[in-house]
Amino acid sequence: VGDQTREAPKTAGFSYDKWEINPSELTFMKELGSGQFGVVRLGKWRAQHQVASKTIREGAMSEEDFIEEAKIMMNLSHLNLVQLYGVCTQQKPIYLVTEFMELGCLLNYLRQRRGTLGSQDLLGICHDVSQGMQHLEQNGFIHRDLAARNCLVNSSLVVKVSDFGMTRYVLDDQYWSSSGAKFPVKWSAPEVFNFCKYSSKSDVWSFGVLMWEVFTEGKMPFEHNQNHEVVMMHHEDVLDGGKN
Ligand SMILES: CN(C)c1ccc2c(c1)CCN(c1cccc(-c3cc(Nc4ccc(C(=O)N5CCOCC5)cn4)c(=O)n(C)c3)c1CO)C2=O
Repeated sequence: VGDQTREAPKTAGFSYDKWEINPSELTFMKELGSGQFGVVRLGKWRAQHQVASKTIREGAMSEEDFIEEAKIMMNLSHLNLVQLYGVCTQQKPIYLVTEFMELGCLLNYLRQRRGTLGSQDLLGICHDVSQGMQHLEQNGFIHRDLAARNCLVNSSLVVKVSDFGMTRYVLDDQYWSSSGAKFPVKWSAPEVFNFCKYSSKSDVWSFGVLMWEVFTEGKMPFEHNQNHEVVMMHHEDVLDGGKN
């Protein structure tokens, strides 16, 4: 089992209200980057456990809805899911505290190591993601934005699925409306970009695109096409019943 002093405890015993973390027990260190909700930092909980802390920028997230969901997300525990340890909601901005993944996002990992990964390594990456996604499906949980950019890699080279279900709390409509510039059309099943019909089946479509990203070691899918052209291509496939 991992070195106990470094492995933060799962969620039990992490805080008073089981999903609330006492911010005075957190210290922040280097910035890891920023995403849809704001800055993410490496942190320490009770001075020894490495964690990642995601600060939620004012107006970026529907916070009440998320806090309700956090209680459910904390119970999703699997080797291939980035663990949500808890939230700090007693002050503004609120922040989320999760497991820390030393090597960052899978997309950059693939690009940084292009040419050094064998097909067994690439298959192992896809297997890790499939195990995490199977756990989500078994718990009736839909990711809604599975892609290599939304998976993370730790120092043991284990790949974990991250930010599952978080699209539901994004307030930036460029991100979630299917005509929005940030909508992940190239990873979306036709029923998603046509009717926003999300399901574990649409997550399977995204997993297929993620496998393509892995085996091309981080290329952009449909790299010479814009989003609206990809929509038309899939539309043509549907019209001619996928014959060619
Ligand atoms: C709505 N959806 C789908 C969302 C919402 C928010 C986010 C995302 C999707 C995904 C992106 N994202 C985000 C943004 C910023 C950080 C993290 C992010 C980055 C981590 N780790 C690292 C580690 C190292 C490095 C690094 O600097 N390097 C450079 C040298 O070579 C090694 C790697 C970067 N990140 C990490 O552990 N977590 C939990 C989150 C994350 C992941 O969380 C978000 O915050």
